[in-house]
Parts: sequence; C-alpha cells; structure tokens
Amino acid sequence: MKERGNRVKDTLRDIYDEVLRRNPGETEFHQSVHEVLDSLGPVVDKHPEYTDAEVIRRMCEPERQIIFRVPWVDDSGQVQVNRGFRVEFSSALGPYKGGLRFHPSVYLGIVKFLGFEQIFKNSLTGLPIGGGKGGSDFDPKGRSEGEVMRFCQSFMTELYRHIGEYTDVPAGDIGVGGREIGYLFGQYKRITNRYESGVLTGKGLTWGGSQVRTEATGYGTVFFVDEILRSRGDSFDGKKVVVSGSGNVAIYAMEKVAQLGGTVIACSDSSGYVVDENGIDLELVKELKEVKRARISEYADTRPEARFIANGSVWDVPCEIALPCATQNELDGSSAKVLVQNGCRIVAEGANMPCTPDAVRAFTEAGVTFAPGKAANAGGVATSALEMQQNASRDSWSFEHTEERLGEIMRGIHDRCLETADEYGVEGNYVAGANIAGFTQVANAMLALGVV
Ligand SMILES: NC(=O)C1=CN([C@@H]2O[C@H](COP(=O)(O)OP(=O)(O)OC[C@H]3O[C@@H](n4cnc5c(N)ncnc54)[C@H](O)[C@@H]3O)[C@@H](O)[C@H]2O)C=CC1
Ligand SMILES: O=C(O)CCC(=O)C(=O)O
Repeated sequence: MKERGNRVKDTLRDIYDEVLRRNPGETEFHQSVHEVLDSLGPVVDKHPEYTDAEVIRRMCEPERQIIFRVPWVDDSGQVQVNRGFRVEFSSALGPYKGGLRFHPSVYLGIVKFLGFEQIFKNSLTGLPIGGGKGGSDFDPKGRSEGEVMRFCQSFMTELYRHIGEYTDVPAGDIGVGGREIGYLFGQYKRITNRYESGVLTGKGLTWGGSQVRTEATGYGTVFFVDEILRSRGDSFDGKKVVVSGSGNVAIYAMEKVAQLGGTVIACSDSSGYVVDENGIDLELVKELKEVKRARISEYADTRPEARFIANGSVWDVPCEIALPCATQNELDGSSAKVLVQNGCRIVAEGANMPCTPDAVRAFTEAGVTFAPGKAANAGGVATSALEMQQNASRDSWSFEHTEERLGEIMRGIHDRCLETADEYGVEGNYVAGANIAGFTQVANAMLALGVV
C-alpha cells in the first residue's frame, strides 16, 4: 500500500519536473501546476488508467501556443510594438474558452498559468467549454480611446485566424472590458465579413451580449460564499467584508455583498486602498472606475469620512470575510497571518490565484475556510457559456433568468467540490475538491477521445 503511494508520488513529481524543465522561468505556470498536482494523489491511486494513458502529462502541455507581433501607431505618430499571446490549452470538453488580459506584466508564463487554471474551472461549471487564455503586454493605462481602438484592431488582425465559435472563444480579463471586446468584435466582423456572435463573449447587450455577464464573476464569488455560510446556518447579514481591487470582479462582488446584507469596508487598486467604515459607496466606485477610469484615491477626496492609504496592505483591515479580486499572488503568507489574527473566517478568491501557497497554508492551518478561484470565480466563464448558448439559439434571456442560472451553477460547483472532497477522504477541503472534480471530467473525456 505504502509502496503504491510512493509510486504515485514519484509519478506526479516526475511530471512536475518535466513541466519545470520544459517551461523555464514561467514561475506562475509552475505554481498553478504544482497546486493541481498536489491534489491528484488519491485520484491517481484510485484510477491508474489516467497515468497509463499519460493524461496528466498531456494536460500540462498546451495543445497550441500562439505568439505574435502587435504593431500600432500611437497618437503622436510613433510606431509601437507589443507582443500578443493565445494559449489554447485543452479542447477536450469544448472550444477553448478564456479571457484576454492587457497588462504590462503579461508574458507566456502568466498566460499559461491562467490557461491551465481555466481547464479545471471550465470543467467545474459542467458546461461544454475547453480551456484557453490570451493577452498582451500592452498597457491601456493613460492611453486614449483612439490608441486603445487601434491596438485592439491590430491585435485582432492576427488573432482572428485562430478563433471562432467552434474553435476558441475569448472574453475579457484584466484591462479588457466591454470597450475592448467591442473594438475586437468590430475588427473580427470586418475582416471575416461574418456576424459570428459566438466568437467572443462579454459583448454589449445590443450586439449579442448576455445580461449578467458584466456582474457574473463578482456575483458568482459571493453566491459561492453565501453557500458556504448557508451550509453552516449563517448568512452575510451584518458581516464585515474586505475586497481587493476595484475593477470588474471587485465592483460586482461588492454589489452582491451589499445586496445580501454584508458591509464592504475596504477596497483597493494598484495605487493603495480606501477604508470606509460606513460601507463603500459603490456608485462612487463605479463612477471613478467605469466612467472616469480614475485612481481609487479620489474616493477619499469625495467622501471625507473615508481614508486612503497609499502604502500598506488592504489585508490589514480587520474583517470576517476576505475576497481577493485583483491579481495573482497579491495576498502572501504574512498578510494571511494578519487576516487570521484579526478574526477572518472565510477567504474566497474572486481573482485567479491571488493567494500564494504560503497564504493558503496559513489559512488551512488556522481553520479558515478557503475557496480557490477555479471554483469561486467560475461564474464569469459560466455566464460566458450562457452567452454562447443564447448566441447559438439567437435568443436573449432576461436578467432574472440569467442570474437564476448563475446561482444554480455556483451552488452546483460548491456542492460538487464538497462531495468530491468527501469521496476522496479530504472532507471540507475546497481546494482538493475543486481540483479533483475539475480534473476527472477532463481526464475521462481525454480517455474517450484517444491519444490526441
Ligand atoms: N473579468 C472576469 O470575468 C474574470 C476575472 N477574473 C480574475 O479577476 C481578477 C481581476 O480581473 P478584472 O476585475 O476583470 O480586471 P480589471 O482590469 O477590471 O480590474 C483589476 C483590478 O485590480 C487592480 N489591481 C491590479 N493589480 C493590483 C495590485 N497589485 N494591487 C491591488 N490592486 C491591483 C486594478 O487596479 C483593478 O482595480 C484577475 O485575476 C482576473 O484574472 C477571474 C474570472 C473572471
Ligand atoms: O468569460 C470568459 O471566457 C473568461 C473568464 C476568465 O477569463 C476567467 O475565468 O478567468
């Protein structure tokens, strides 16, 4: 028995070593692979057919990686050159699906970590979507409307030949919202001469978009936490919540917390954080971030009762529930210890991999419930799949119906994580439950499809 356990460990170690060797310097990708492999011991033990067919080894190698030049002309007439990426990771369950990120930190390792996470997240939704991710090192900050449009058009001038309703369906992520999806869709339509609505999601409501897609990731994360609370006979009522970021995911997480009776007392952006003990004024954040594209510090200029802190961590603010909704590795081990000391009981990742491995360890050791992003933030991509359904049937659902579907999907993911954790002897462990449940569905499809 012990010998078999050691063999399983050796196999997983061997696969991880190969990932390190093949993908040098891609630290975020290594981190995300390690986190998944760490959960798979009991599955490999129970199902040797997965390793016999090298399912895990194949899963760690993207089906296709596309890197391309994105040249464009800025407002001063200067030619700029950025780099574009699309990593098509797994199409075992459906067309590649996942967002595009425009941020100066983007390189292959970030796109691959995000694409890898997306395989398991998309599987957890129970909807027919594979995993992929893309983006560019373009920095939209400080760029004019015209510059953003010309960049998006140049990006799509290459990307269009790799995507399609049945092939690969991108959407938004950091730095890519409704405005950018509009420019990208416009250029795709122009080049292909096809109104192929299902090629992108996150579209505007008058041109093929879905109700609730804008809100879906943030709302979904809060629905997930609500399910955790409900399973303990508790609710958001009167709970103090801290959210990091103030972009798409953060804004709609804050909105749903308030609707369910909780109070968000702090949020942030990359320049610092604001604390408003009376509850963050969401209309003000929306005005600053969605309309003016301003810094969060302006919040405190408008609300004298609020404080802006430029240096420091939003995780220093005491709360019962923490929702990291900004970016990867933004919450480290020492921040996690501060949260624990201050009485935080639940952490749910609205962002992708915002908690470092040290942070996750600190939460687990302290008995804090930790919901990983691939489960807790799956509401965004799930609603993208609902957008694809509406596009395919040329239908358009109401806000209420779509939100109801989102709620059902998030409750389903929550329950599947717990049931799977129980089945594999790691009761209450959402990380293991999410990784194993997401993995087995993809692995079974890969076995059925042969060595491809
Ligand atoms: N948009 C979506 O549907 C989904 C997004 N996500 C993830 O959620 C996270 C946020 O994405 P979005 O809200 O879409 O992007 P966004 O571009 O709308 O907002 C990002 C926010 O994070 C802040 N931020 C970035 N770096 C920061 C740092 N180091 N410290 C503090 N704040 C920082 C930015 O100032 C901004 O407020 C990302 O990890 C993304 O991958 C996950 C699932 C779906
Ligand atoms: O809606 C989508 O396809 C993308 C969502 C996404 O990028 C994510 O789940 O991280």
